[in-house]
Amino acid sequence: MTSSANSAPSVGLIGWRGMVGSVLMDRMQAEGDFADIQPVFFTTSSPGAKAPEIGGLGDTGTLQDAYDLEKLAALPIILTAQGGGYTSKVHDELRARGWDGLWIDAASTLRQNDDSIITLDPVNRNVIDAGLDAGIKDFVGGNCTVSCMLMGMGGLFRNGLVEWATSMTYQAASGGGARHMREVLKQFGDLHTEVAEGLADPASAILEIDRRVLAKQRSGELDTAQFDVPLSGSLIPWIDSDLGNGQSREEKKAGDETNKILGRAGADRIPIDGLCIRIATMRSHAQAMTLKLTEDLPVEEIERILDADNEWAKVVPNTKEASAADLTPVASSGSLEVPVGRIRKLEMGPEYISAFTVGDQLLWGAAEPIRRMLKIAVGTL
Ligand SMILES: NC(=O)C1=CN([C@@H]2O[C@H](COP(=O)(O)OP(=O)(O)OC[C@H]3O[C@@H](n4cnc5c(N)ncnc54)[C@H](OP(=O)(O)O)[C@@H]3O)[C@@H](O)[C@H]2O)C=CC1
Ligand SMILES: N[C@@H](CC(=O)OP(=O)(O)O)C(=O)O
Repeated sequence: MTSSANSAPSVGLIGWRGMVGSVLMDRMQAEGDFADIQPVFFTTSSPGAKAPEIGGLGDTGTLQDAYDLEKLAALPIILTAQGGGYTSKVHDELRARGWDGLWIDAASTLRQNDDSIITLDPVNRNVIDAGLDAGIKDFVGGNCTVSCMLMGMGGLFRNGLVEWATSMTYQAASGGGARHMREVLKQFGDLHTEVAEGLADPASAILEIDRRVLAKQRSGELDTAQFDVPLSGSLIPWIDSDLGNGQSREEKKAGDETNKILGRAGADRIPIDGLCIRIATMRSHAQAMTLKLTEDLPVEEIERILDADNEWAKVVPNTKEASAADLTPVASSGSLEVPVGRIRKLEMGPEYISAFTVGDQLLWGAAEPIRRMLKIAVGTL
C-alpha cells in the first residue's frame, strides 16, 4: 500500500480531505512524517475511490470504509479529523470490541473524559508522557482558542505565575468550518455590490453609504445559512451552545481545557473565564487577556518568560507600529508562530497585566497538536 519502511506502524487516517485534514496532510508532507508511518486512508463517503497521492509514497491504494470496524480494529493507531459525529459513532464501539490502539482526534467529543489527554506537547509533554506510561489511549487536540492561547502564554501558566485570567476572544469564521468562511466573503461581496456606485464617487455622502449597508444587513437578503445572522460588518457575541447558566460551551472550554492541559485540578485549578466572540476574520483566532499574576514581575521579565517558553511564542513589543504589523490575524495566518503582545501593567495593581495573542487556528488550533502527537506515538518526536 505504501513505500514506507515495513517496520513503520500502520496509521488509519480519517478526515484527511476536510479543512483541518488538508492542513494536517500539508504539514505532514512538509515535515516528512509519512516516512515514519504506513498510512491507510479512510472515507465516510466514497470507499473504493483512489486514495490521495502523497509525494514520495508511491501507490496509496484505495480508500477504506471509515465505518468498517474490522478494518479499523486491525490498526495500532487511528488519527481522525473527521469531526465529533464520527468519533461518537465509532470510538466507543471500537473500544467495546477490545481495540486498544491509540486514538488521536481533533474533535472535542472525548476531551473531558477521565481517560483522555488533551495534547499540546510544547505545553504539556510531561502530561502526555505520563499518560502514555499509564496506558492512556485517547489523545485529543484542544479547543482552537485554548491551544493558541497556551502556545503564546504558556510561559506564565507553566511557571505557576497566573492566579487567574480572563480572556475576551475574537474568533475567525474558520472555527465554524469551510462554509462559514465562504459565507463571510459572500456577505462582504454583497455589501460591497450594494454600495459600489456610491463608493466609486469620492463626493458621495458616507452616511448614505452606511445607511444602505445597514439596510442590506437587516434586509434578510444576505446569505446567513451558516451563522444565522450577518457576520460581515458585524460580530456575534456567542459561540457554540448555550449551557443555560449564561455561559456558552466555548467559554467553558477555556477554564476546563486549559487546566486539563496543564494537569491542574481541584485546589490547583486556575480560574479562567471570559466571553467568546465571533468576528469576520478568516482563520486566526485572537484574544485580549487580563491576568492576575502571583507576583509583581517587571514587564521585561514577563516578556522574557513568554518568549523563552517555546520556539513558536513570539513577543511583540508593546508599540502601535509593532502591534499593527505583527499582532493581527493577517500577520499570523499561515504561520506556526504565535505572536503575543500588548503586555503592560494595568491600573488595578502591579500584579495585573494585559496581553493580546493571535494564532492560526487551523495550525496550532487544530492540525499541529495532533500531527505532533502522532510523531510522539511513533517515537519520532
Ligand atoms: N474547523 C475548525 O476550525 C476546527 C475543527 N476541528 C474538528 O475537526 C473537525 C473537522 O472540521 P473541518 O475540517 O472543518 O470539516 P470539513 O467539513 O472540512 O471536513 C470534514 C469531512 O467532510 C467530508 N466532506 C464532504 N464534502 C467535502 C468537500 N467538498 N471537501 C472536503 N471534505 C468534504 C470529508 O469526509 P469524507 O472524505 O469521509 O467524505 C471530510 O473529512 C470538526 O468537526 C472538529 O471536530 C477542531 C478544531 C478546529
Ligand atoms: N468552536 C471553535 C472551533 C472548534 O472546532 O472548536 P472545538 O474543537 O472545541 O469543537 C470555533 O468555533 O472557533
